[in-house]
Amino acid sequence: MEDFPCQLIRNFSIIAHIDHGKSTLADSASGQNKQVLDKLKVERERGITVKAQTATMIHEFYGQQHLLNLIDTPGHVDFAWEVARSLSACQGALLLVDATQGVQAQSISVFHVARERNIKIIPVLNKIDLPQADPERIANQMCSTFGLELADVLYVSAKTGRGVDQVLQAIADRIPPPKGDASSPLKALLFDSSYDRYRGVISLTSINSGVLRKGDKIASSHSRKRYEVVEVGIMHPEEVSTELLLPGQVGYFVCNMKESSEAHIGDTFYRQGEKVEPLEGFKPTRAMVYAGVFPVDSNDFLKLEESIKRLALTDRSVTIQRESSTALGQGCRLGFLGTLHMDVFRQRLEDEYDANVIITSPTVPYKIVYKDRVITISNPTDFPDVYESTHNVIEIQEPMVNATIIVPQEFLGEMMDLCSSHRGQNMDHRYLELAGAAGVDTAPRVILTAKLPLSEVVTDFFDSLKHRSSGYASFDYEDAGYEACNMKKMTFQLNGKPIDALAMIVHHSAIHDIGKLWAKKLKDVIPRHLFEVAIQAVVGSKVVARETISAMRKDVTAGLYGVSSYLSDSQHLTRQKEGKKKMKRIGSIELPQAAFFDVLSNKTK
Ligand SMILES: Nc1nc2c(ncn2[C@@H]2O[C@H](COP(=O)(O)OP(=O)(O)OP(=O)(O)O)[C@@H](O)[C@H]2O)c(=O)[nH]1
Repeated sequence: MEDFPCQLIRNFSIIAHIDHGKSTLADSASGQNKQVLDKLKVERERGITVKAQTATMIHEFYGQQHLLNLIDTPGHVDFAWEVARSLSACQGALLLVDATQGVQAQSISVFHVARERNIKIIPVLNKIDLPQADPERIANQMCSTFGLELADVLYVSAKTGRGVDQVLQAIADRIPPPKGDASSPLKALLFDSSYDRYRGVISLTSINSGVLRKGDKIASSHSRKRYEVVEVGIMHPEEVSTELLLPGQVGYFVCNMKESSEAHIGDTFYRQGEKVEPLEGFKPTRAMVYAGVFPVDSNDFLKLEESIKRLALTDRSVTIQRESSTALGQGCRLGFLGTLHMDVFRQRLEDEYDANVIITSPTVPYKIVYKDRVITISNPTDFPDVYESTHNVIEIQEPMVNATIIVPQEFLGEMMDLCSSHRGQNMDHRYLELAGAAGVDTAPRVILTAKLPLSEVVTDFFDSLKHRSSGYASFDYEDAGYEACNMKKMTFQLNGKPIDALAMIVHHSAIHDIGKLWAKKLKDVIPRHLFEVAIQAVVGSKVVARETISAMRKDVTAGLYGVSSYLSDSQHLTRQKEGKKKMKRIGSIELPQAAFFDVLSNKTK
């Protein structure tokens, strides 16, 4: 590593809209032909990158070996925080745009994240091998959207490798080397971490100044805890240990850190006895979507909790709290960055930990403004039942987002309609390119902006957006603070007994529709009993929807119970026990746990 002083190092990221080819370009630049950078199974299956991965490559320019550190970034809106975090270790970024699709909603949002960090941006057009690619037009579009120079645009096919050498050359020529002084005290920024069963926490670091060596005694600025470095190295792209890491270099270190919580993202490590001014850290992640996660079989709670904790070690943006529900037993309340993040986490739990889970409907955090205080709640159970005139509640506020939708002109009406039906405000639109510039065959595209309640975005918004634009719309959003709202808590009762796990917060205009929909869903999954079962959707003290399951006739059960006489006593007992484990009792009504799974995973639609 001593052969690579700062001026021979380039730290860069690739930023792009989802599917524009980041991982493919990363693989082809690092000389790999399979997707090594996308390591998680769910990422391979869904073709998305969830967790930023780091890889170091060695390339020769001007007769000298250079160290290129690529920090891969995820492309989805939910993971904007990961993008910002990855960029903090970079001096430049390749802004990749698909030459068949053009600038999309996330191209714009990731561009802004990079601009804010003031790093060098290299515009790259990808997929020029495809017959439908229109590089010239898209290059113009990119330059006018981002205020870049046409002469700076590079044209590549990450798939065939065409143009990739020019990209590497541009990285060497245009991105400034990191600054850093080897003789100054050590400042190592921790920007990511992972967990290894045998070695404990593995910290990804970028060395700001000083030298990090194996055997060094270091300390955390955040916790003041002391550690000894047992291993340092680079990601090549798997871990390769080295003797040391120099300023500007990006790599990993292992110290005697046992708990992942000790690896505080954004922390600065220094040499013991050489305390330094810590580097600017990161804004902590804010969970925006919460849901309860319960085991399908309530006996599996401890195992589930353990799996969730382990998984959260590789995904630090998830928040975890224990939660218990009379209907679903023990579980955890998890906070996610968005709904895709939630789905990915759930799928990883199932794939990697073989967990069978029930996830409650997602809730956004609401602010309850009392006369003398404001509290934020993330569980519908904590939402006041009635708040007008009681409880001293002044108002309820909900999180808002500024949404950007890019869509061919012909779908503009559909998209405006979609936004209005999701309580959109301040709608505005403009054309992405000048009239005529798009050519005869290509419909001009429009950028539609609107302010939407986050709670509307976390439900079926994205699916409807794709559906109603025949898949052409791209969508992104950013935080837009809180606004007063008229939300109500809706609960569902079976013969008067509430099912806590199904409580939800609903906009007053949607109360009847949602009440009806869910009462119907419940009717479909609740087995008949010997007595009538009333399903009621309740808001405050008002029943807003009702379904009834009529009683089962006595003689129908006679045959059923008759079966038991063929079983031995012990067989009978085990069967009963097995059955009981999976049943939940709401008052005198027995409900299979699986019914919750069906209702909450929309299996009943
Ligand atoms: N024809 C062609 N296909 C490409 C090229 N680059 C990428 N692709 C394909 O485009 C799809 C998306 O590429 P990825 O590299 O997975 O995209 P990504 O940007 O990493 O996606 P996320 O990480 O999920 O945001 C894959 O099917 C690639 O094979 C290219 O230059 N030409």
